Amino acid sequence: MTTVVTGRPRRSALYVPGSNRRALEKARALAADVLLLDLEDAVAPEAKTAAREAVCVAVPELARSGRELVVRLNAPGTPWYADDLRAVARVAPDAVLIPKVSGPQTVHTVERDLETAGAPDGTAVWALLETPAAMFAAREIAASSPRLGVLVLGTNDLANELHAEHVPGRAPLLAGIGLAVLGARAEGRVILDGVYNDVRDLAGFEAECVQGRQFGLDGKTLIHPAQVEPCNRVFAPSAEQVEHSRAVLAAWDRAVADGRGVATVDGRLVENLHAENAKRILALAQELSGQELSG
Ligand SMILES: CC(C)(COP(=O)(O)OP(=O)(O)OC[C@H]1O[C@@H](n2cnc3c(N)ncnc32)[C@H](O)[C@@H]1OP(=O)(O)O)[C@@H](O)C(=O)NCCC(=O)NCCSC(=O)C[C@H](O)C(=O)O
Ligand SMILES: [Mg+2]
Repeated sequence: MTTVVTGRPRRSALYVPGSNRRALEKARALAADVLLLDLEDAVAPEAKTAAREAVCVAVPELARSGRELVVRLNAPGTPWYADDLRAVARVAPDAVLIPKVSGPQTVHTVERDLETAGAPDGTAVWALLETPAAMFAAREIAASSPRLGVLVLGTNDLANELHAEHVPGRAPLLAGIGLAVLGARAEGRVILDGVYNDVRDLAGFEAECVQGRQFGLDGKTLIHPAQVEPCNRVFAPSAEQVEHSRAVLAAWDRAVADGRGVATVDGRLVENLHAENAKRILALAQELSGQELSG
């Protein structure tokens, strides 16, 4: 399988610390496609219980906004995991994001625990890939379960485990990112990029969004409200892309009607794969324009 069903847009996925009341309130008005309500690394150990309670109150309130709501739990094996899972299963966000997933077994554990806790079947499991082992196991993780929704890159932990430095262009991380994208796409999964840590450097952030899009990632995870607008812009199809995609589809339809297997647009070859890609871009553009009209 090589194509990905577009589904809901996931251009931007903002981490919102569960322990930060102001950020939870502010998130209501932010235009991120996905809110990742965080119980893990953004929350200090002594604040875990209060953060869990605050997130369980916030989920039903934020659900009214129509955004995709995901709660990042503490990982299986930590002292907080069981309580996080039981509490979050009751409020039924769209998905739970599991940190430090390095193989399919962790997905199976969480899946079983969600069922035991009575979570609705619709609660998906998202996997955070942030270890060297996870990059090598990306395809197995992507194929681990029908409940597995989205793969998310954790480039901070990955850099840390690699003893790598954060540098413009991310050369030390590109092998891992490439493996993860290959694994995700081989199984037709959506995959989101890691975070950009300097919240004041919006030019550097935008350059990294463009790099992620060029790699084929569907969107990016974010840590600050200022990153939402540039991220949504970069990961949305541009007007030129939409126009070109329409031309590709029109040329392809004419070729099919004439019994030909190839066409050209502006002198460039168009085959079935280009038509499929054009359909994906137009479906995403359509989804976003519908969202903007109804929002
Ligand atoms: C990075 C921050 C600590 C900066 O916070 P702050 O100094 O408060 O920023 P500002 O004063 O500029 O904030 C302006 C207003 O925006 C609100 N705000 C800030 N961040 C968020 C947010 N994430 N969601 C919602 N609202 C937010 C502030 O409250 C201000 O509001 P107002 O008072 O009305 O002006 C902070 O941004 C932050 O904590 N970000 C999240 C950090 C985080 O989630 N880290 C963990 C995940 S990243 C990761 O590591 C992924 C993976 O695991 C890996 O390994 O790579
Ligand atoms: Mg991490």
